[in-house]
Amino acid sequence: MNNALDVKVGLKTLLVFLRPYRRQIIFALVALVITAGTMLSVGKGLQYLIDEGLTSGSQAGLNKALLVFMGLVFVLGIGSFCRFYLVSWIGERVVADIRQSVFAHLLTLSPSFFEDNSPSEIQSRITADTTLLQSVIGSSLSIALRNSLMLVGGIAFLLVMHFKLTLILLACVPLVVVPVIFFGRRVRRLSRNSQDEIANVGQYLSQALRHIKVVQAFGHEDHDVTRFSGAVDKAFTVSVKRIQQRSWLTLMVILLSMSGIGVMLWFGGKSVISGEISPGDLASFLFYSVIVAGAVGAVSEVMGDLQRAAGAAERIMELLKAKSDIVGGTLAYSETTTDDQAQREEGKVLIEFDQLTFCYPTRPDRPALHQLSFSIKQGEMVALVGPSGAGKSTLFELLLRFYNPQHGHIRLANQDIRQYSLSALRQRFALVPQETVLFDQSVAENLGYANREASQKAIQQAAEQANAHEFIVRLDQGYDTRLGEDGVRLSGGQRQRIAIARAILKDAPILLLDEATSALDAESENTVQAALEPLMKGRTTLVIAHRLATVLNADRIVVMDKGEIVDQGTHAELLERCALYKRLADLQFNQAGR
Ligand SMILES: Nc1ncnc2c1ncn2[C@@H]1O[C@H](COP(=O)(O)OP(=O)(O)OP(=O)(O)O)[C@@H](O)[C@H]1O
Repeated sequence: MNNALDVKVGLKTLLVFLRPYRRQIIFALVALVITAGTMLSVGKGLQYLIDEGLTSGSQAGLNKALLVFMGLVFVLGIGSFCRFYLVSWIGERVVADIRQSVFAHLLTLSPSFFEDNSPSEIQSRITADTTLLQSVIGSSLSIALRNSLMLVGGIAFLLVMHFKLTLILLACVPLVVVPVIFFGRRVRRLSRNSQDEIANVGQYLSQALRHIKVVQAFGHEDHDVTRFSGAVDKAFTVSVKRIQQRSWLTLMVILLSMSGIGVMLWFGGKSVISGEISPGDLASFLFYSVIVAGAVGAVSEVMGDLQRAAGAAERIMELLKAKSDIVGGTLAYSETTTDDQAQREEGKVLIEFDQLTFCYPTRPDRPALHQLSFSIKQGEMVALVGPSGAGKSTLFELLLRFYNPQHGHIRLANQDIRQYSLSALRQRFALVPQETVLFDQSVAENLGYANREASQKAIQQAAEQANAHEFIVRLDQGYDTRLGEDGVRLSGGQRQRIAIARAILKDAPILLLDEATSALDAESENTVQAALEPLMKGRTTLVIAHRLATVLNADRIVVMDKGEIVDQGTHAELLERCALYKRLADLQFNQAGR
């Protein structure tokens, strides 16, 4: 994509977000024009002060000149206050709006989007790119506008005051500005590199600290220290290069600008001596020269920022424009409740998988499910059994519409699930996942995740049913105990019981249980099993059975392998006729008996 297009797209994005704050922008612009104008008038004030006050030797003139000067300074102060406040406010507000809408949009995207785009990359777009935008809207843009005004105004004043001297000055400007821009660009590029290096160091650090137990268990400390030192040294080397360029830049700026002023003083001084201009004229001429030079420097300095911000805005736009490949239908939950009531009768088909074929987007040539068909009746408890990778969890993901199948249909209460709105569909399921995800919030908030409206009492009841209440009240602050990041303070079995309590609170008609027993000992297994029983009562349940003990209670067992159904029936039937099932059962029961 070329640069011009970047800028256009970026600006378009910004305009959308700036539009609601038109009023503030107009006020900010007025303040900006007033401050730039006042700043320019200060030069004239200076001239007045010198010529009317100092040179003329009149005390009254001096008083008046000082009064005018102070008046200008006062207006400049108030104007700058308003401009700074408004412009920074707009920057912060717009960026807050962008962050909110990007986050809200991201949450609507399907999981496959996050497989193609890494969450850490997206996170950096939301934080780093928006911070850049904030600094541009909240400062660089206003610097650019203010200095452009001062540049034009300053040159106009200079031309009126002394045409010839101004032409000499303008001829000198490139001599100062070109080297400054050249070094400035290098400094900026190097400071970007140095930021990248620091980000790498930060990433390394957080990874090592987050997985401290693994680092220590494998005795990796020395190796990590060496690698970390390497990363830190690399960041240092890049920084030194930046510092060198920066030092050159400072030298250049001082040498060139001061020499320029010297030359001007010489030419101007000659004109004062010959009586062509007054000392006040010379002072204000110098003042405007400095303003013009400063404005050129400032504008060229922020041009790079503006371009980078356009790139940042474009990357944010990309996120906002990303479309989810999962689009919900229009059927709402209430519209289907009549169907649902009809379905309530036990024995009617509730869920139907019809010739389902599905490949994950990242593996388009390897079907995770292949022409799979079976159905589940209202109130039935169906167990899915099969070796790892058979496609059991994939079925859950398709049911919840995290992905669309390439072929075939899934019907729920006689309707293709694509007909339902996503929220109506997902409301029907309560999922107890293999890995319980806990947020860094209190236990009560973690439980209430399933149902934001749930009262404290309902939360406690659910915890009691899930056999979780007992361990929760033993925590430091009971239900108010904060679970650390990833819920590190809870054991595997405890986490699972939290997940079950969540499912109870969700109170959905269909249960999806992805059993996780590998982390549990026999006792916790029993507690978890006991917690599940009240949950399953009266609901249609689809359970991925890693341990076949659950299967014994199932109405039907579906045996899967390599994305296909191998057989289905009861435990006894399958033991007799299904070799794969028999092998799995033998493995587990023999192991259990050992
Ligand atoms: N997000 C994904 N992207 C690509 N391939 C995936 C993804 N998730 C699962 N797979 C692949 O799809 C196949 C089916 O996986 P699935 O998780 O459904 O198996 P499973 O029967 O639930 O296994 P397990 O019992 O180990 O949980 C596997 O080959 C797996 O590697």
